[in-house]
Amino acid sequence: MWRRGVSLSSMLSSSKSRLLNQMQVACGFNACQVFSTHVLNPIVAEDGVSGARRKPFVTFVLGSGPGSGKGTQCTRIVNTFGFTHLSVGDLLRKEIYSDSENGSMILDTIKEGKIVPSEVTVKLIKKAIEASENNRILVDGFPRSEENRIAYERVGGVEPDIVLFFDCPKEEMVKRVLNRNQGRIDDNIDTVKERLSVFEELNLPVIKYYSEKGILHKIDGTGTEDEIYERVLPIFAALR
Ligand SMILES: Nc1ncnc2c1ncn2[C@@H]1O[C@H](COP(=O)(O)OP(=O)(O)O)[C@@H](O)[C@H]1O
Ligand SMILES: O=c1ccn([C@@H]2O[C@H](COP(=O)(O)OP(=O)(O)O)[C@@H](O)[C@H]2O)c(=O)[nH]1
Ligand SMILES: [Mg+2]
Repeated sequence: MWRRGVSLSSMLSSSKSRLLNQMQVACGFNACQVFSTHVLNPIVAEDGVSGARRKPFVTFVLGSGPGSGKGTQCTRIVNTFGFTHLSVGDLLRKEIYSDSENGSMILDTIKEGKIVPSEVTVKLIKKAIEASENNRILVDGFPRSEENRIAYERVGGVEPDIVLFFDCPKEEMVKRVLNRNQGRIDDNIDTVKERLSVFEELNLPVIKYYSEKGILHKIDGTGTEDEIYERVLPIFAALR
């Protein structure tokens, strides 16, 4: 269930409210419209002990394509730093097998290497974050397009705190995916080619956006899993 938003007035100190009122009068715009993405329907998680609502520390985990090592490194981050790992691909795959009305559409979309509509994905992510009792969340494999990103911000009212980007050459990613051996319908050469082209067209602008915001951590995704994790560790060390 979607939770109610926090009122603007409770979010702002009285001096900020006064300033906003002055801006409204001077510019003729509605302060609620300007700030609405930050206060409407914020994504919050339940505190398992007190039941209180709070905004978790959210890390988006992206890569230069399928097989860049997102899931593998997420598992390690979970083990060391106690994050909850939300693989958006896994959330979608679960939907396929859960009799959901969107199941066959999701199956077809994944098979073709395309992107599932934001409306479906964002709802699943929001529900999973809200159900989590953890204050640290890894969202793996999302957003895959600017439209995804904007939909999440609009619905959740927040941006991620940081974004990881695993950068790996195409040949290496293709080799890893074709050896992944998890029985996935999209781990074949045709779908992988499509996913790589979808990455360049739709995912790259998202990477650029977060880079310009100064919250992107680009990580060399080549070498052994251990070597890559050594590059990840310092990013989270300050959180311990
Ligand atoms: N550094 C690495 N070197 C070799 N194989 C790797 C490495 N990291 C991950 N793999 C393997 O490559 C495949 C894809 O990794 P995965 O973490 O699922 O990538 P992604 O989630 O980005 O698609 C998996 O079979 C995984 O075990
Ligand atoms: O936000 C998302 C995440 C995944 N997918 C779909 O799910 C597939 C598998 O995603 P996953 O992250 O599991 O693949 P990975 O990159 O880890 O191989 C993608 O190709 C898309 O078709 C999507 O549409 N939106
Ligand atoms: Mg993955």
